[in-house]
Amino acid sequence: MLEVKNLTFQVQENGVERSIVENISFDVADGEMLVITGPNGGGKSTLAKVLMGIEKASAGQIILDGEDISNYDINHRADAGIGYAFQQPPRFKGMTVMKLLSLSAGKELKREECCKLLSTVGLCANEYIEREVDGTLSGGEMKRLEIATVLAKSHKLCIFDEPEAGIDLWSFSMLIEQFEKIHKEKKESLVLISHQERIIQMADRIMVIEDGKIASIGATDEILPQLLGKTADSYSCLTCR
Ligand SMILES: Nc1ncnc2c1ncn2[C@@H]1O[C@H](COP(=O)(O)OP(=O)(O)OP(=O)(O)O)[C@@H](O)[C@H]1O
Repeated sequence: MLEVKNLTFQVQENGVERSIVENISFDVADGEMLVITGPNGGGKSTLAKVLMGIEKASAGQIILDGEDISNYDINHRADAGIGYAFQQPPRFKGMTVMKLLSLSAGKELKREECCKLLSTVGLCANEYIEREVDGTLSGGEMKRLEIATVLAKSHKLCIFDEPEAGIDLWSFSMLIEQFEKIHKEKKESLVLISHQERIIQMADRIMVIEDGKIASIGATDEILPQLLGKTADSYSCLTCR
């Protein structure tokens, strides 16, 4: 379903090129759940943004269901079947929750459909449906709404960047149920960036990104014990070791 070949993303820093993501290759099978984890600043969100076309790859290839989407922009990749939930969701002043959900679904949603979506992420529909997606929503409310926008439509591949961040325990349990449901149905592939053990252990495979590269990738029962056994020292700055 998704094939990523030699993906690199570089930035210019003081006239020198720095690789944030370096020569990364992996694939995601139909219906598979891949969890990407690893130390802060390792390059996980950047990799996700490059997959979604928010950042442009410096090199490499992205193939979705046999279609080379490497040169597609973000809209074109969304049309090709990728859904994406930001680590820090953007706000849209002047737009209501109902309008945002309809835009995300790609069709005018009925009030009951919006209510259903909102309740899957633990938001009480009556309280939120007419609200503006602006700075008056809390970080956790925004995060849950963002996840609802991805759930509003079916995709070939959904990418969720730290879906757990800022979410209360009750909503977190509902979220886990949603991921389990998607995973069980096997209709969509999932790439979840997470530091949360409960999410990581749901994965079919885990990919650890460290310093812009794949530190390890493999089945969950192989990689998770390694992660749990890692000490803070083993994550320390490479140049300080
Ligand atoms: N456009 C950019 N220009 C310069 N540096 C960047 C750019 N984008 C990302 N970085 C840097 O690249 C590194 C990787 O960032 P990224 O957000 O991808 O890490 P992450 O693994 O998602 O971290 P976290 O777990 O903290 O969310 C960081 O040091 C970040 O500051």
